[in-house]
Amino acid sequence: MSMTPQTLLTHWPSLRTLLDQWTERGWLRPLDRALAVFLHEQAPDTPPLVLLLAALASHQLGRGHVCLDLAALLADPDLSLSLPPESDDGVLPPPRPSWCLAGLVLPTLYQALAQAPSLVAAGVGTTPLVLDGQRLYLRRYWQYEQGIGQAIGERLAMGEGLRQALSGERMRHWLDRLFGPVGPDAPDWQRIACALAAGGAFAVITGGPGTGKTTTVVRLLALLQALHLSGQTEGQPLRIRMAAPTGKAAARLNSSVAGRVGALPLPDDDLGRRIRAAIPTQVTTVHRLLGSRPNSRHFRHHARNPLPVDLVVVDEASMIDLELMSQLVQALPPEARLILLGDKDQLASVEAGAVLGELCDRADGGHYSSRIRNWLHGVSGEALPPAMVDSTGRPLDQHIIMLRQSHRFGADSGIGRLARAVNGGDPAQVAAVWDGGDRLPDLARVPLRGDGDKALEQVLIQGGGDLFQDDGAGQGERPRGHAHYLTVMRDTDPGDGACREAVDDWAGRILGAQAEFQCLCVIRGGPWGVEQMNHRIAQALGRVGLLAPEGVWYPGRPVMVTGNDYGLGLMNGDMGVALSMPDPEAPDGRVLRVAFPAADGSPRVRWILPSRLGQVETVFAMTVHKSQGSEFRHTALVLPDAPSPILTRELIYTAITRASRWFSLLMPRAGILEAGVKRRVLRSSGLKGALLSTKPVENSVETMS
Ligand SMILES: Nc1ncnc2c1ncn2[C@@H]1O[C@H](COP(=O)(O)OP(=O)(O)OP(=O)(O)O)[C@@H](O)[C@H]1O
Repeated sequence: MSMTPQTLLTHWPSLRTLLDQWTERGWLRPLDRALAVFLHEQAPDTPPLVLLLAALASHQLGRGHVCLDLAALLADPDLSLSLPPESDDGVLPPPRPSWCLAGLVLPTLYQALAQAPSLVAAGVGTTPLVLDGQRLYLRRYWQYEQGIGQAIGERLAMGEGLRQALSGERMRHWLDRLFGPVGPDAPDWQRIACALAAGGAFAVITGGPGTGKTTTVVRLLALLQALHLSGQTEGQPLRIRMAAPTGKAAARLNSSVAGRVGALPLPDDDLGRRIRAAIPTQVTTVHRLLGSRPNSRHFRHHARNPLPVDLVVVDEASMIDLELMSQLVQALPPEARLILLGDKDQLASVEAGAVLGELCDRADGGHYSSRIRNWLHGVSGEALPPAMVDSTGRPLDQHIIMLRQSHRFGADSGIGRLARAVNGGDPAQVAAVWDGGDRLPDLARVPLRGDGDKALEQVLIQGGGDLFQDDGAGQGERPRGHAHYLTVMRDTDPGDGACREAVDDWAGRILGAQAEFQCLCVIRGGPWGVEQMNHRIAQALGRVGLLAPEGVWYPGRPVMVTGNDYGLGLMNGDMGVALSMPDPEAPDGRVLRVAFPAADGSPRVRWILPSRLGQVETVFAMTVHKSQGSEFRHTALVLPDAPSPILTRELIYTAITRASRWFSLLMPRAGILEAGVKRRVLRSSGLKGALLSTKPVENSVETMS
């Protein structure tokens, strides 16, 4: 039978052959094809067009989308498959979705879907697929979205009651205590964040690096405990838990929270001590919090066995995907508050769903109602800028607070300026940062002339200090490359007979030195991808005599754990270094062990036998995706030499903001950065629509005190 779009969409064997071809080429996942085959077996009369849509809906999940947007599909059908940038071999490729779906309009798709009532329903039901407006979901994901929407919606509705119950006078007292009186530089967004979050059961505090999210949340917890505990002498404090998506992010928060709790300007009396003691300093992973079970996607805590908490704070919430967020909100008791912290502009999780980004879609503009403005002014003395007050603001808008001033990067910091320009999406602005003639001592831009360009090793091995302008501010401190931690490993080795304490100190120094520098890549494959860069860096370090990269495990090998291992206490994202550890009982005085920093942010070191580490990767270079939740003093981003759909504004922003002091950009080809800055990650989902479809605050029956 000759293949036409018509045969494909009406004749299952033809469609099946095409799905096979797509799968063979890697355009579709075997899982997506298997779903279409399974649905055909369940309902053989189903129009093949529906099975094609089902396979494509499934495929979107692997690409971060929660559903298949049918209108977007018809507008650009080829975007629905993982097609390579250009045809890679001489073999005639199979037809693409644009050919199969040519000439079809939305009503045709709806008609076909209506002919499969056992597979597709418009909402609640048992069908494997759900059609919600123009979005086609696998039911599980529709349920996740509904569950999150409902849990957040219920908490938004609790806001009014909570605000009315709050004593404005007490709130003002504690805000002044924690922040000092309202200053001349109003608005103070951190103070606003605390007041708004205290006046609700749900809040998102978003902001770029160093805008004070951690500082603010510690003060917010103090404020909440103060409001809860003051006036009662016997009462129990609020039960608060803090979590982050990865072990690394949890450890980072752990190490910064404790110090900040100690520094809180609380009264030196019994109440002050009780408040301080009631702020948790232990941060766990979300998986741990929920009680993960080996080999199961189900947690110990869920709707029928909720967490014993009054408030949960989740940091780095941009990394949380739809499924985990759904499991988290299900495990909250109905009255428990939820506070999410994160940077809305960062890359979302690789899994389906960009929950934080969607919730914060309107954060830049504020959209606060005049009632919230008045309430806020009454309880905090803070005046919201008139441009951020909006009579059409929705309940969700009232609970999103964006911190707008970086305290880490000053106005003249190159990293801060570059990150802002990339976020703006205009390559001309990005070029202006580099070419504006200002001294930007924290940035280096390094065009590479081919594979063998010496500048590559100069940056990745030695740190590329000469490529940065020395501002003198670092008092002689210069950016490091990978040679640094290996030099520390070699030069401070405590010797064969060293005691355990000296060995731990040595490992701690190496781990600290290793966190000074990281090479990031955009993709895994190709000459400038993670695999090649790892190889090249190891070879280069071998040539300068700092490494002997032989076999899988060798001293100095930096690794990242890529899956949670509860037995070993290691979490996805944890980084360690293989070391030749002095051991008096070993035949030659040394054993190879992998040193990891302690999970609680303390200086302790955990030593693990390499053979016990199942899922690890070498990380002289890592993808930007894998670097989320981590921070390095010097970060070098190696761009690819061809345009890539993965290189987006969000990815470049995430890479730049991993750097706390120096950022280098290595460019094998001109124009690639500009193309990436213009490309956005677009994710199909219905969460934002569902949450924003509620009535504007000004028209609701809500009354403000
Ligand atoms: N209002 C403020 N005034 C002065 N310094 C501040 C203020 N808020 C925060 N800082 C300082 O700025 C730095 C960054 O703050 P913090 O760690 O709270 O930010 P963050 O947004 O959590 O950062 P990250 O990017 O690590 O998530 C810290 O050194 C902190 O002490």
